[in-house]
Amino acid sequence: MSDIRFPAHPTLAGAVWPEAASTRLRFGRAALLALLGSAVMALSAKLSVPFYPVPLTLESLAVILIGAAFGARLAGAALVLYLVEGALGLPVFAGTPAHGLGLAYMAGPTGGYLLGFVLAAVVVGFFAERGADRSVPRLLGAMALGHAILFATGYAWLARLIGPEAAWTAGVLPFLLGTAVKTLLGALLVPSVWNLVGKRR
Ligand SMILES: O=C(O)CCCC[C@@H]1SC[C@@H]2NC(=O)N[C@@H]21
Repeated sequence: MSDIRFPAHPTLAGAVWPEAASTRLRFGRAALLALLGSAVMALSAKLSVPFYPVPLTLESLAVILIGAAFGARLAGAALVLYLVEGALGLPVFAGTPAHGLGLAYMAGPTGGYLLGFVLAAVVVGFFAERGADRSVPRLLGAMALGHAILFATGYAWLARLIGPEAAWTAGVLPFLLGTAVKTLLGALLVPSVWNLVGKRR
């Protein structure tokens, strides 16, 4: 009989810290990893160049790495937790507290990216769980797709606020080169870590 809890391709998180059999331990592990993921997001938001209305940050790199290392469900949980922390008023987003806090900040220019982070992490995690995290070209594709998703939601939301042309100029164009570099970096890093983990076992 197959066990749906242990996929054919365990994630990096699963290889480094395997799931326990007991429900309580599994829940504790998931909660700690989700907290860790949300802390990495908050840190990556603060490593930023404060352009306005859309800052340059390391958040999208963190999103694709969390997706690839955690898998879909855990990455989704970490990113939802990140948004909940922000919605509750913690200064975890790039422009907080200078440009507001909580739901008011999330309804601002970068709200679409924040939503896209959750979707992108889940999509990258989906492909990682199917083995893409072991292959540079496959992970490159998954991470490029994740980036396309978060830019689509980010652009769509920003365009409603400032118009399609201004949204393209302020929210997409300045980030294209950096996004290509982040995608390449993510796709090279995760399979390399897998190689190290594999050699230690
Ligand atoms: O307010 C936030 O914390 C979210 C900022 C979103 C910044 C977006 S993510 C994609 C693109 N790449 C960047 O470096 N900045 C924008």
